[in-house]
Amino acid sequence: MTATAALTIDRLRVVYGSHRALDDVSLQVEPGEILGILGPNGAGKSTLLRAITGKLRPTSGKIFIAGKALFPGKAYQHSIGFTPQFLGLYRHLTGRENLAFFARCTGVRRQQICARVSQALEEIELTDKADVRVDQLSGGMQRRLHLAATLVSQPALLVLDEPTAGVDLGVRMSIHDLIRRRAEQGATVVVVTHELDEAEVLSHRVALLHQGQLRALDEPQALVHETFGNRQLFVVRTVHMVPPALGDRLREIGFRRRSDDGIDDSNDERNKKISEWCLESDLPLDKLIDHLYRDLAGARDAIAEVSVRRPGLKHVMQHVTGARTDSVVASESEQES
Ligand SMILES: Nc1ncnc2c1ncn2[C@@H]1O[C@H](COP(=O)(O)OP(=O)(O)OP(=O)(O)O)[C@@H](O)[C@H]1O
Repeated sequence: MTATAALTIDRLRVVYGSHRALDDVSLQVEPGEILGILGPNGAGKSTLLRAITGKLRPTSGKIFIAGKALFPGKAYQHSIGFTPQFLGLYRHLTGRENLAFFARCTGVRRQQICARVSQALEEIELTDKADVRVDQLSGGMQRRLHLAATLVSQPALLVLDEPTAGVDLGVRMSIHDLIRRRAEQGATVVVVTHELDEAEVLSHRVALLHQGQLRALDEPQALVHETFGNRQLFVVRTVHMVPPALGDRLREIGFRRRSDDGIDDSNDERNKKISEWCLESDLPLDKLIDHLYRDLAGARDAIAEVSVRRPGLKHVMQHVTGARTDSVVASESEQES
């Protein structure tokens, strides 16, 4: 345990009935750090956030905020800002009125409220819409305002539950900028997200939860490297009726087949079915292509596409949760095709 940690979670356990929602979770977050919390549904993410924000009494274990023990139920609104997943704004009030209300609730001094609200509106670039009722703002504007309701009290610890749920790329980027700026100013951010690409670009470190346990904790690129080393993910798409010589060659290299009813642009009915073959390997691409195509003669025409991609957090997550990487890679190419 470092004395300087903004947040320390020490052997936290939460049991609901006979179910362990969190099982001996320990981690620390430093001031100015953005920690992404990842995990499949039911992994224990919301339970962890509820414990950190003092809304839930853990079965055992302790939480320290800036070195001080957290007592569940005590009001921490000055030091902990929580943005829940679902919008909690008063729709019949304006953005300015909403922020002033949340500033008052979180203990901002009366004479500071006006300046804090203006500053928060400026930060989320909604100054020109400050006096528009919330129900007349777009979804993206409401999402930014929802986050500003937490930022207005300038808490040292920001706890965010899916802050970009349902927004377009532009709003997502501006919310990321907002979070990064607060972290650069010294705030500590704990953010739950289901978007693994988002976690990869936004978080300094990520914590992967699975079945209530902390399965991995590190910088995103370090986790990818620890899991995959120099291995990359190769996908070969072939016609469904794959010639035996090609099938043998793919298996010999180590590819696993995953069939589906993909569509290609050929008019030949027999070719309308596509098969996908996936491989995790540290072979360089040119070597793999050379090996794949060598002496294949006519069978090489059955190869529709060869692609390679770097593994990312989503592939690490699949390793951690026990799913096979090749099925993830294949389902990604389905989405792209
Ligand atoms: N109040 C409760 N009583 C009983 N069981 C609960 C309660 N809250 C959560 N659980 C269970 O604890 C486990 C963890 O739930 P939690 O909501 O923390 O997961 P999560 O990772 O946030 O999931 P999601 O991504 O679906 O929001 C789940 O199995 C859930 O059913």
